[in-house]
Amino acid sequence: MGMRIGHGYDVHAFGPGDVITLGGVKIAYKQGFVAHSDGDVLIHALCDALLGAAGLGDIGKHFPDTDQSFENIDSRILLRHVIELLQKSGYWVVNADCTVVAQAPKLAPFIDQMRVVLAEDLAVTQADVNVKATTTEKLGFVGRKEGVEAHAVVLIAK
Ligand SMILES: Nc1ccn([C@@H]2O[C@H](COP(=O)(O)O)[C@@H](O)[C@H]2O)c(=O)n1
Ligand SMILES: C[C@@]1(CO)OP(=O)(O)OP(=O)(O)OC[C@H]1O
Repeated sequence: MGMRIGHGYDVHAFGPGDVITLGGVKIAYKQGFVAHSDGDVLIHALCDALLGAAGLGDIGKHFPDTDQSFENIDSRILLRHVIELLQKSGYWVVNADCTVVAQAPKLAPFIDQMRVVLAEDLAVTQADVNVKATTTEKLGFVGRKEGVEAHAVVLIAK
């Protein structure tokens, strides 16, 4: 069995709005994300990890932010497309581990919902998708609540 590992990282700044989408879950907040898509930084990191593991480049290569068709797009559509690309290459996802770095809002109440959503799109069980949250103890741009970053590591096999 051929196994490959991939890593993804993304950042989105807070901006106008009253809801953020993370891991496909809509969370009421005093701001939104600045992005061409829905700004789901967690799903973007996951897409990059999956594409990286398969040697297929990155999210910007497959879904350029100059393409109007991706404007305000639900990032779950992008994730499912990435999974289809991997499946065409004979890969399936073994597991994924993700970290959202956010000073606010408090994400713990939403983590289980994110795992349900992501497991569905990745075609794995919830036990195979872990999502963690951490602050930066008020340090840096995350600590100043200017934006959110996400990291993802995935293992794929064929
Ligand atoms: N946006 C966040 C950040 C963190 N959490 C939870 O709080 C725990 C402690 O975070 P520290 O940064 O102080 O280590 C963390 O383990 C998460 O469970 C959160 O819910 N939302
Ligand atoms: C998702 C895409 C495409 O809508 O746009 P953004 O939402 O701006 O996200 P980013 O992670 O900066 O880059 C990938 C993009 O091409």
